Amino acid sequence: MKPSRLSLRNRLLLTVLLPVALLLAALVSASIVRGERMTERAIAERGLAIVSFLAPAAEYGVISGSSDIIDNVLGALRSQGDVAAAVLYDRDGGLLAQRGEPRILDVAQVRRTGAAVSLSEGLGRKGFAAPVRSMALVVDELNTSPGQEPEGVAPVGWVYVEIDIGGHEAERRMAQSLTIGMAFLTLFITTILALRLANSVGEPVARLAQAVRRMAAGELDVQVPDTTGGEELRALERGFNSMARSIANAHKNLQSRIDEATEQLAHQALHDPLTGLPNRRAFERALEETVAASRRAGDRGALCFVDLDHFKYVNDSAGHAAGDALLRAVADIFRQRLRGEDFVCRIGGDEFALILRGCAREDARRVAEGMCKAIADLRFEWGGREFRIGASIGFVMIDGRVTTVAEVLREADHACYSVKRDGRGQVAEYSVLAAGGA
Ligand SMILES: Nc1nc2c(ncn2[C@@H]2O[C@H](COP(=O)(O)OP(=O)(O)OP(=O)(O)O)[C@@H](O)[C@H]2O)c(=O)[nH]1
Repeated sequence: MKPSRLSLRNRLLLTVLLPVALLLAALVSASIVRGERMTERAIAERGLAIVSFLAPAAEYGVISGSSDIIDNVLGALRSQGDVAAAVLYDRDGGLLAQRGEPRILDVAQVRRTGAAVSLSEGLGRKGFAAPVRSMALVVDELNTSPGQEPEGVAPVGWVYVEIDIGGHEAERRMAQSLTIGMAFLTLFITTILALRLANSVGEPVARLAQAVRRMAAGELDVQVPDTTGGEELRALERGFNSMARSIANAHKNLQSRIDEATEQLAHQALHDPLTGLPNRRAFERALEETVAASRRAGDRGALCFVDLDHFKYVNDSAGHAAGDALLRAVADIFRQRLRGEDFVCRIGGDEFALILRGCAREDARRVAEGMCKAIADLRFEWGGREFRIGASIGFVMIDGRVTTVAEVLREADHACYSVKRDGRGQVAEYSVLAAGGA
């Protein structure tokens, strides 16, 4: 089905109001047409009844020519308020008596009538005529039954009556106005009820649709008021609110787990899982920053390479787990002895690097020697045995003399190598001369 562009509220209004409006229009039209017909028929029946009553009543007066009788007959019409005019003719069409002023009288037409008939209509009136016959002649000569027109017997006169149809028309118009008024009242009440229905259903549904759109756009804490009149819609609103709360909570939990996992990953990416110290990647970044700072602002610092001595022996004789524990113990020594601004990391195997920031050559040597002694003094116990190791430390000053990270690394490595070569367990600074001689 094609989706409608109209809102649910407007569709509900249309569904209720359109059929009602069409039905009322049809009812009003039918009622008006029927009212007109009934009025016409009522006027015709009344006019014909009056002339049918008048003709036999006037028979004797017409035949006798008695003006008293004729006046009496016409006088009987006084009580008929809608009879505007009445005229009595003799057999030759001569005027016998008249009451009121006829407006649409056509005498020739009246004289042609052989039975009670309705004639022309106009100027707010309708004319009726009936022949006056001698009942004695009719019964004797034609033997007609009552009510049957004795066509072969010549009338002895005619009666003509004009009915004022204004009153009947006014009544009809009044009835029409009433019908139209009732129709409008019905439409008005239906519109109010339809509006209430459309609002009570359409507005909550529109609010729900809007809330769903906001949720789809990422606004998860959206809620709708659950105070709608209808029980079913209220259940729907409560269901939506509880579903939205569940989704928001699930999203919050998921987000905090993602944040936790991201933090862990970020930590793992820059830390050594065994000792918890920063790893080689973190070291490279830190060294780049230190070298750049010395280049830029002349900051002084030192890089120390530490390679443990005879570590392999511990591994080989007490096992890898012992080696791991020893590496952790060495890491603790570094942590305890270094200042907050310094940096220590495990760059791999039994090798560590220290970046000492803002320190002079003598300070660097002192710190390195202190580390060397602390590691040499370490009594590592494992499996009831005690192990002693040492550390060979080579250092290089970062003081603007060397300008690249690669150069600093190479020189520190060279210094450490020279210590290993010269018997281990000592501290040596990189020397250009010694390196040249190596
Ligand atoms: N337990 C343990 N051993 C490691 C780890 N990484 C490297 N190793 C071992 O550390 C040792 C390092 O080798 P070397 O530096 O030659 O050993 P060393 O006995 O210290 O030798 P020197 O430096 O010449 O004194 C090797 O046996 C590696 O297998 C680790 O994460 N855990």
